[in-house]
Amino acid sequence: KEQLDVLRLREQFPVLEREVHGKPLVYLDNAATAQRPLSVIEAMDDFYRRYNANVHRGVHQLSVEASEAFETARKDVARLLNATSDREVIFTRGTTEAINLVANSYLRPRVKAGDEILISHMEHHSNIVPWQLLCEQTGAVLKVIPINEKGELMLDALEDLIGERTRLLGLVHVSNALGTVNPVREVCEIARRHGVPVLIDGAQATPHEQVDVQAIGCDFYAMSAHKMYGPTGIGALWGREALLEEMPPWQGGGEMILRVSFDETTYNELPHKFEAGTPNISGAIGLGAAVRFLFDTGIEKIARHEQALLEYATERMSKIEGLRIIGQAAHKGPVIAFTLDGVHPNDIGTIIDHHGVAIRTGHHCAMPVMQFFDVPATARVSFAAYNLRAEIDVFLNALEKARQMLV
Ligand SMILES: Cc1ncc(COP(=O)(O)O)c(CN[C@@H](CS)C(=O)O)c1O
Repeated sequence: KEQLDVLRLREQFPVLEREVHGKPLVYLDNAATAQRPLSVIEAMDDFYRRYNANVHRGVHQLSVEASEAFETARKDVARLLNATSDREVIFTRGTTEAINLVANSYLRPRVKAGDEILISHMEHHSNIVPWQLLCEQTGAVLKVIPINEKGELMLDALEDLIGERTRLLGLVHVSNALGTVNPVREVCEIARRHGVPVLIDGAQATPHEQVDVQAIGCDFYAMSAHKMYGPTGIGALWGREALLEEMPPWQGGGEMILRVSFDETTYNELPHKFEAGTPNISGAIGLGAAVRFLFDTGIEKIARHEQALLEYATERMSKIEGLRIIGQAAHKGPVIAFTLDGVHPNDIGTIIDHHGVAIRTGHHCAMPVMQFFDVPATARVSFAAYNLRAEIDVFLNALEKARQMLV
Protein backbone atom coordinates (compact mmCIF):
# COMPACT_ATOMS: atom_id res chain seq x y z
CA LYS A 1 0.00 0.00 0.00
CA GLU A 2 1.16 3.53 -0.80
CA GLN A 3 3.02 5.17 2.08
CA LEU A 4 2.73 8.76 3.27
CA ASP A 5 5.58 10.98 2.04
CA VAL A 6 5.99 12.60 5.47
CA LEU A 7 9.03 14.73 4.65
CA ARG A 8 7.15 16.21 1.69
CA LEU A 9 4.02 16.66 3.81
CA ARG A 10 6.00 18.54 6.47
CA GLU A 11 6.87 21.23 3.93
CA GLN A 12 3.18 22.22 4.04
CA PHE A 13 3.40 23.07 7.76
CA PRO A 14 5.43 26.26 8.30
CA VAL A 15 5.31 26.00 12.11
CA LEU A 16 7.36 22.79 11.98
CA GLU A 17 10.39 24.88 10.98
CA ARG A 18 10.22 26.56 14.41
CA GLU A 19 13.03 26.28 16.92
CA VAL A 20 12.18 26.14 20.62
CA HIS A 21 14.90 26.93 23.21
CA GLY A 22 17.39 26.75 20.37
CA LYS A 23 16.30 23.26 19.32
CA PRO A 24 14.05 22.07 16.47
CA LEU A 25 10.40 21.94 17.53
CA VAL A 26 9.13 18.40 18.04
CA TYR A 27 5.36 18.89 18.23
CA LEU A 28 3.68 15.92 19.89
CA ASP A 29 0.62 17.64 21.40
CA ASN A 30 -1.73 16.98 18.47
CA ALA A 31 -4.61 15.74 20.61
CA ALA A 32 -4.77 19.27 22.08
CA THR A 33 -4.68 20.87 18.64
CA ALA A 34 -3.03 19.95 15.35
CA GLN A 35 -0.91 22.28 13.21
CA ARG A 36 -2.18 23.98 10.05
CA PRO A 37 -1.09 23.25 6.47
CA LEU A 38 -0.47 26.08 4.01
CA SER A 39 -3.66 25.17 2.14
CA VAL A 40 -5.72 26.02 5.24
CA ILE A 41 -3.74 29.16 6.05
CA GLU A 42 -3.90 30.37 2.43
CA ALA A 43 -7.61 29.62 2.03
CA MET A 44 -8.43 31.84 5.00
CA ASP A 45 -5.90 34.50 3.94
CA ASP A 46 -7.37 34.49 0.42
CA PHE A 47 -10.88 35.01 1.81
CA TYR A 48 -9.78 38.11 3.73
CA ARG A 49 -7.74 39.43 0.84
CA ARG A 50 -10.14 38.86 -2.04
CA TYR A 51 -13.76 38.28 -1.07
CA ASN A 52 -14.38 39.08 2.56
CA ALA A 53 -18.10 39.81 3.01
CA ASN A 54 -21.02 38.66 5.12
CA VAL A 55 -22.96 35.62 3.97
CA HIS A 56 -26.51 34.70 2.97
CA ARG A 57 -27.82 38.24 2.87
CA GLY A 58 -25.94 40.34 0.34
CA VAL A 59 -26.73 40.69 -3.36
CA HIS A 60 -23.28 42.02 -4.19
CA GLN A 61 -20.57 39.86 -5.77
CA LEU A 62 -18.30 39.52 -2.71
CA SER A 63 -21.21 38.34 -0.60
CA VAL A 64 -22.18 35.83 -3.29
CA GLU A 65 -18.61 34.49 -3.36
CA ALA A 66 -18.38 34.36 0.45
CA SER A 67 -21.73 32.55 0.68
CA GLU A 68 -20.66 30.02 -1.95
CA ALA A 69 -17.39 29.32 -0.12
CA PHE A 70 -19.23 29.00 3.19
CA GLU A 71 -21.76 26.52 1.84
CA THR A 72 -19.06 24.62 -0.07
CA ALA A 73 -17.31 24.10 3.27
CA ARG A 74 -20.52 22.67 4.67
CA LYS A 75 -20.70 20.24 1.75
CA ASP A 76 -17.06 19.26 2.41
CA VAL A 77 -17.92 18.39 6.02
CA ALA A 78 -20.99 16.45 4.85
CA ARG A 79 -18.71 14.48 2.51
CA LEU A 80 -16.16 13.87 5.30
CA LEU A 81 -18.82 12.34 7.58
CA ASN A 82 -20.84 10.70 4.80
CA ALA A 83 -23.91 12.72 5.79
CA THR A 84 -27.08 12.12 3.77
CA SER A 85 -27.32 15.85 3.10
CA ASP A 86 -25.46 19.04 4.00
CA ARG A 87 -28.70 20.12 5.72
CA GLU A 88 -27.57 17.76 8.47
CA VAL A 89 -24.32 19.68 9.09
CA ILE A 90 -24.58 22.51 11.63
CA PHE A 91 -21.53 24.74 12.07
CA THR A 92 -20.62 25.23 15.73
CA ARG A 93 -17.60 26.62 17.58
CA GLY A 94 -16.43 23.05 18.01
CA THR A 95 -17.22 19.76 19.73
CA THR A 96 -18.10 21.40 23.03
CA GLU A 97 -20.72 23.67 21.49
CA ALA A 98 -22.08 20.84 19.34
CA ILE A 99 -22.74 18.74 22.43
CA ASN A 100 -24.30 21.68 24.27
CA LEU A 101 -26.59 22.24 21.28
CA VAL A 102 -27.87 18.65 21.52
CA ALA A 103 -28.29 18.91 25.30
CA ASN A 104 -30.30 22.13 25.05
CA SER A 105 -32.25 21.67 21.88
CA TYR A 106 -32.73 17.93 21.56
CA LEU A 107 -32.79 16.64 25.13
CA ARG A 108 -34.09 19.49 27.26
CA PRO A 109 -37.60 19.46 25.71
CA ARG A 110 -37.78 15.67 26.03
CA VAL A 111 -36.34 14.88 29.44
CA LYS A 112 -38.19 14.88 32.77
CA ALA A 113 -37.30 14.13 36.39
CA GLY A 114 -36.08 10.57 36.81
CA ASP A 115 -35.15 10.13 33.15
CA GLU A 116 -31.60 8.92 32.54
CA ILE A 117 -28.67 10.16 30.46
CA LEU A 118 -26.00 7.54 29.86
CA ILE A 119 -22.33 8.34 29.23
CA SER A 120 -19.06 6.47 29.77
CA HIS A 121 -16.38 6.81 32.42
CA MET A 122 -13.82 7.93 29.82
CA GLU A 123 -15.66 11.01 28.59
CA HIS A 124 -14.09 14.42 28.11
CA HIS A 125 -15.66 17.11 30.33
CA SER A 126 -17.49 18.47 27.26
CA ASN A 127 -19.47 15.21 27.18
CA ILE A 128 -20.10 15.16 30.94
CA VAL A 129 -20.87 18.71 32.13
CA PRO A 130 -23.59 19.67 29.60
CA TRP A 131 -25.54 16.59 30.75
CA GLN A 132 -24.91 17.39 34.43
CA LEU A 133 -26.23 20.92 33.88
CA LEU A 134 -29.32 19.42 32.26
CA CYS A 135 -29.77 16.97 35.15
CA GLU A 136 -29.51 19.81 37.68
CA GLN A 137 -32.18 21.76 35.80
CA THR A 138 -34.58 18.90 35.05
CA GLY A 139 -34.09 16.25 37.75
CA ALA A 140 -32.80 13.77 35.17
CA VAL A 141 -30.12 11.34 36.35
CA LEU A 142 -26.65 10.75 34.90
CA LYS A 143 -25.56 7.11 34.56
CA VAL A 144 -22.01 6.01 33.74
CA ILE A 145 -20.84 2.98 31.78
CA PRO A 146 -17.71 1.70 33.57
CA ILE A 147 -14.30 1.08 32.01
CA ASN A 148 -11.73 -1.62 32.83
CA GLU A 149 -8.07 -1.41 33.86
CA LYS A 150 -7.03 -1.24 30.19
CA GLY A 151 -9.26 1.79 29.71
CA GLU A 152 -11.77 -0.12 27.60
CA LEU A 153 -15.54 0.29 27.75
CA MET A 154 -17.29 -2.53 29.68
CA LEU A 155 -19.93 -3.36 27.08
CA ASP A 156 -21.66 -5.97 29.27
CA ALA A 157 -22.46 -3.25 31.78
CA LEU A 158 -24.07 -1.20 28.99
CA GLU A 159 -26.83 -3.79 28.57
CA ASP A 160 -27.63 -3.51 32.30
CA LEU A 161 -27.49 0.29 32.38
CA ILE A 162 -29.58 1.13 29.31
CA GLY A 163 -33.33 0.94 29.84
CA GLU A 164 -36.70 2.51 29.16
CA ARG A 165 -35.76 5.62 31.16
CA THR A 166 -32.63 6.22 29.07
CA ARG A 167 -33.19 9.31 26.93
CA LEU A 168 -29.73 9.59 25.29
CA LEU A 169 -26.37 7.84 25.22
CA GLY A 170 -23.26 10.02 24.83
CA LEU A 171 -19.98 8.31 23.96
CA VAL A 172 -16.51 9.40 22.91
CA HIS A 173 -15.31 7.80 19.66
CA VAL A 174 -11.60 8.03 20.56
CA SER A 175 -10.56 8.96 24.10
CA ASN A 176 -8.18 11.93 24.34
CA ALA A 177 -6.99 10.73 27.78
CA LEU A 178 -6.51 7.02 27.04
CA GLY A 179 -6.38 6.66 23.26
CA THR A 180 -9.12 4.03 23.44
CA VAL A 181 -11.12 3.61 20.23
CA ASN A 182 -14.64 2.63 21.26
CA PRO A 183 -16.81 0.08 19.39
CA VAL A 184 -19.26 2.80 18.36
CA ARG A 185 -21.12 0.65 15.79
CA GLU A 186 -21.79 -2.05 18.37
CA VAL A 187 -22.86 0.50 20.98
CA CYS A 188 -25.23 2.19 18.51
CA GLU A 189 -26.72 -1.19 17.65
CA ILE A 190 -27.44 -1.91 21.31
CA ALA A 191 -28.85 1.57 21.83
CA ARG A 192 -31.06 1.27 18.76
CA ARG A 193 -32.53 -1.96 20.12
CA HIS A 194 -33.62 0.08 23.13
CA GLY A 195 -34.78 3.04 21.04
CA VAL A 196 -32.08 5.27 22.58
CA PRO A 197 -30.49 7.99 20.42
CA VAL A 198 -26.67 8.18 20.46
CA LEU A 199 -24.38 11.21 20.34
CA ILE A 200 -20.76 10.44 19.44
CA ASP A 201 -17.99 12.84 20.43
CA GLY A 202 -15.74 12.62 17.37
CA ALA A 203 -13.15 15.26 18.29
CA GLN A 204 -10.25 12.76 18.31
CA ALA A 205 -11.57 10.57 15.51
CA THR A 206 -12.03 12.78 12.43
CA PRO A 207 -8.27 13.59 12.19
CA HIS A 208 -7.28 9.95 12.29
CA GLU A 209 -9.82 7.78 10.52
CA GLN A 210 -12.55 7.86 7.90
CA VAL A 211 -15.73 8.56 9.84
CA ASP A 212 -18.99 7.28 8.32
CA VAL A 213 -22.02 8.28 10.38
CA GLN A 214 -24.26 5.97 8.34
CA ALA A 215 -22.04 2.95 9.11
CA ILE A 216 -21.71 3.95 12.77
CA GLY A 217 -25.47 4.31 13.09
CA CYS A 218 -25.40 7.20 15.54
CA ASP A 219 -27.89 10.07 15.66
CA PHE A 220 -25.49 12.95 16.38
CA TYR A 221 -21.76 13.34 15.74
CA ALA A 222 -19.66 16.24 17.10
CA MET A 223 -16.29 17.41 15.75
CA SER A 224 -13.75 20.25 15.91
CA ALA A 225 -11.77 21.66 12.99
CA HIS A 226 -8.65 22.42 15.04
CA LYS A 227 -8.05 18.74 15.83
CA MET A 228 -8.00 17.93 12.13
CA TYR A 229 -5.60 20.56 10.77
CA GLY A 230 -8.26 23.29 10.56
CA PRO A 231 -8.69 26.56 12.51
CA THR A 232 -9.96 26.95 16.07
CA GLY A 233 -13.45 28.30 16.79
CA ILE A 234 -15.20 26.18 14.20
CA GLY A 235 -16.52 22.64 14.20
CA ALA A 236 -19.73 20.88 13.39
CA LEU A 237 -22.62 18.90 14.69
CA TRP A 238 -23.97 16.26 12.34
CA GLY A 239 -27.50 15.13 13.21
CA ARG A 240 -30.13 12.95 11.55
CA GLU A 241 -32.30 15.32 9.52
CA ALA A 242 -35.53 14.00 11.04
CA LEU A 243 -34.26 14.77 14.56
CA LEU A 244 -32.87 18.19 13.65
CA GLU A 245 -36.18 19.10 11.98
CA GLU A 246 -38.07 18.43 15.23
CA MET A 247 -35.61 20.33 17.41
CA PRO A 248 -36.32 23.96 18.40
CA PRO A 249 -33.64 26.60 17.69
CA TRP A 250 -31.15 26.88 20.52
CA GLN A 251 -29.90 30.45 19.97
CA GLY A 252 -32.04 33.34 18.72
CA GLY A 253 -30.97 36.11 16.37
CA GLY A 254 -30.43 36.89 12.72
CA GLU A 255 -29.99 34.14 10.10
CA MET A 256 -32.05 31.61 12.07
CA ILE A 257 -35.35 33.31 11.29
CA LEU A 258 -37.66 33.60 8.29
CA ARG A 259 -39.96 36.37 9.57
CA VAL A 260 -39.86 38.37 12.81
CA SER A 261 -42.78 40.31 14.24
CA PHE A 262 -43.75 41.09 17.79
CA ASP A 263 -46.76 38.87 17.36
CA GLU A 264 -44.97 35.91 15.87
CA THR A 265 -41.54 34.85 14.58
CA THR A 266 -40.97 31.96 12.21
CA TYR A 267 -37.68 30.12 12.06
CA ASN A 268 -35.37 29.35 9.17
CA GLU A 269 -34.98 25.89 7.72
CA LEU A 270 -32.08 23.50 8.30
CA PRO A 271 -29.21 24.03 8.80
CA HIS A 272 -29.65 27.80 9.30
CA LYS A 273 -32.19 27.33 12.12
CA PHE A 274 -29.22 26.46 14.37
CA GLU A 275 -26.82 29.15 13.15
CA ALA A 276 -27.80 32.46 14.74
CA GLY A 277 -25.79 35.57 13.96
CA THR A 278 -22.87 36.16 11.63
CA PRO A 279 -21.05 32.84 11.41
CA ASN A 280 -17.34 32.14 11.60
CA ILE A 281 -16.98 32.49 7.83
CA SER A 282 -13.19 32.35 7.63
CA GLY A 283 -13.21 29.43 10.08
CA ALA A 284 -15.65 27.48 7.94
CA ILE A 285 -13.54 28.17 4.85
CA GLY A 286 -10.51 26.94 6.79
CA LEU A 287 -12.41 23.84 7.87
CA GLY A 288 -13.37 23.13 4.27
CA ALA A 289 -9.71 23.43 3.27
CA ALA A 290 -8.76 21.05 6.13
CA VAL A 291 -11.28 18.46 4.88
CA ARG A 292 -9.80 18.72 1.39
CA PHE A 293 -6.31 18.39 2.89
CA LEU A 294 -7.37 15.11 4.58
CA PHE A 295 -8.83 13.74 1.37
CA ASP A 296 -5.91 14.92 -0.82
CA THR A 297 -3.34 13.47 1.63
CA GLY A 298 -5.33 10.26 2.09
CA ILE A 299 -7.01 9.52 5.42
CA GLU A 300 -6.12 5.83 5.20
CA LYS A 301 -2.44 6.66 4.57
CA ILE A 302 -2.47 9.05 7.53
CA ALA A 303 -4.07 6.38 9.74
CA ARG A 304 -1.49 3.75 8.78
CA HIS A 305 1.38 6.16 9.40
CA GLU A 306 0.03 7.21 12.80
CA GLN A 307 -0.55 3.60 13.86
CA ALA A 308 3.05 2.78 12.96
CA LEU A 309 4.23 5.71 15.12
CA LEU A 310 1.96 4.55 17.95
CA GLU A 311 3.35 1.01 17.80
CA TYR A 312 6.97 2.23 17.68
CA ALA A 313 6.54 4.64 20.58
CA THR A 314 4.55 2.13 22.67
CA GLU A 315 7.12 -0.61 22.12
CA ARG A 316 10.00 1.66 23.17
CA MET A 317 8.15 3.27 26.11
CA SER A 318 7.10 -0.13 27.46
CA LYS A 319 10.81 -0.84 28.11
CA ILE A 320 11.39 2.25 30.27
CA GLU A 321 11.68 1.40 33.95
CA GLY A 322 9.03 3.02 36.12
CA LEU A 323 6.98 4.20 33.14
CA ARG A 324 3.28 3.23 33.24
CA ILE A 325 1.17 3.64 30.11
CA ILE A 326 -2.37 4.66 31.12
CA GLY A 327 -4.70 3.19 28.54
CA GLN A 328 -3.80 -0.18 27.05
CA ALA A 329 -6.89 -0.82 24.93
CA ALA A 330 -6.53 -3.37 22.13
CA HIS A 331 -7.66 -0.69 19.65
CA LYS A 332 -6.14 2.75 20.17
CA GLY A 333 -5.83 6.07 18.39
CA PRO A 334 -2.39 7.78 18.19
CA VAL A 335 -2.36 8.90 21.84
CA ILE A 336 -0.10 7.60 24.66
CA ALA A 337 -0.77 8.80 28.20
CA PHE A 338 1.79 7.79 30.81
CA THR A 339 3.22 8.34 34.28
CA LEU A 340 6.80 7.98 35.56
CA ASP A 341 7.13 6.56 39.08
CA GLY A 342 8.06 9.23 41.60
CA VAL A 343 7.75 12.11 39.12
CA HIS A 344 4.89 14.56 38.60
CA PRO A 345 3.93 14.67 34.92
CA ASN A 346 4.12 18.48 34.89
CA ASP A 347 7.83 18.27 35.71
CA ILE A 348 8.31 15.88 32.80
CA GLY A 349 6.55 18.26 30.42
CA THR A 350 8.54 21.25 31.61
CA ILE A 351 11.90 19.55 31.25
CA ILE A 352 11.30 18.00 27.85
CA ASP A 353 10.02 21.35 26.60
CA HIS A 354 13.62 22.55 27.09
CA HIS A 355 14.60 19.92 24.53
CA GLY A 356 12.10 21.42 22.04
CA VAL A 357 9.52 18.69 22.62
CA ALA A 358 5.85 19.71 23.08
CA ILE A 359 3.59 17.27 24.92
CA ARG A 360 0.58 17.76 27.22
CA THR A 361 0.50 17.07 30.95
CA GLY A 362 -2.49 17.33 33.27
CA HIS A 363 -5.95 15.84 33.49
CA HIS A 364 -6.78 16.45 29.80
CA CYS A 365 -10.34 17.53 30.71
CA ALA A 366 -11.02 13.93 31.78
CA MET A 367 -10.78 14.06 35.58
CA PRO A 368 -12.91 10.92 36.09
CA VAL A 369 -10.31 8.98 34.09
CA MET A 370 -7.52 10.27 36.38
CA GLN A 371 -9.59 9.27 39.42
CA PHE A 372 -10.22 5.80 38.02
CA PHE A 373 -6.49 5.19 37.51
CA ASP A 374 -5.72 6.96 40.79
CA VAL A 375 -3.25 9.41 39.26
CA PRO A 376 -3.24 13.20 39.76
CA ALA A 377 -2.38 13.71 36.10
CA THR A 378 -0.66 12.08 33.16
CA ALA A 379 1.83 13.12 30.52
CA ARG A 380 0.50 12.57 27.00
CA VAL A 381 2.12 12.32 23.58
CA SER A 382 -0.16 12.39 20.56
CA PHE A 383 0.77 12.00 16.92
CA ALA A 384 -0.32 13.50 13.60
CA ALA A 385 0.40 12.91 9.93
CA TYR A 386 3.59 15.05 9.96
CA ASN A 387 5.32 13.35 12.90
CA LEU A 388 8.43 11.23 12.30
CA ARG A 389 9.93 8.22 14.05
CA ALA A 390 13.02 10.37 14.50
CA GLU A 391 10.87 12.81 16.49
CA ILE A 392 9.83 9.98 18.79
CA ASP A 393 13.53 9.25 19.34
CA VAL A 394 14.12 12.92 20.28
CA PHE A 395 11.14 12.73 22.66
CA LEU A 396 12.44 9.51 24.27
CA ASN A 397 15.96 10.94 24.68
CA ALA A 398 14.49 14.02 26.34
CA LEU A 399 12.31 11.79 28.53
CA GLU A 400 15.38 9.80 29.61
CA LYS A 401 17.17 13.03 30.53
CA ALA A 402 14.10 14.10 32.52
CA ARG A 403 14.00 10.74 34.24
CA GLN A 404 17.64 10.97 35.23
CA MET A 405 17.09 14.48 36.59
CA LEU A 406 13.85 13.77 38.46
CA VAL A 407 13.90 10.19 39.68
C1 LIG B 1 -12.47 13.79 23.12
C2 LIG B 1 -12.64 15.28 23.15
N1 LIG B 1 -13.89 15.79 23.20
C3 LIG B 1 -14.10 17.13 23.21
C4 LIG B 1 -13.03 18.03 23.19
C5 LIG B 1 -13.33 19.51 23.18
O1 LIG B 1 -13.02 20.02 21.90
P1 LIG B 1 -13.18 21.62 21.66
O2 LIG B 1 -12.67 21.85 20.25
O3 LIG B 1 -12.29 22.27 22.71
O4 LIG B 1 -14.64 21.96 21.85
C6 LIG B 1 -11.71 17.54 23.15
C7 LIG B 1 -10.53 18.48 23.17
N2 LIG B 1 -9.45 17.93 23.95
C8 LIG B 1 -8.23 18.71 24.11
C9 LIG B 1 -8.45 19.88 25.05
S1 LIG B 1 -8.89 19.34 26.64
C10 LIG B 1 -7.10 17.80 24.64
O5 LIG B 1 -6.02 18.31 24.95
O6 LIG B 1 -7.35 16.58 24.67
C11 LIG B 1 -11.52 16.15 23.11
O7 LIG B 1 -10.28 15.63 23.04
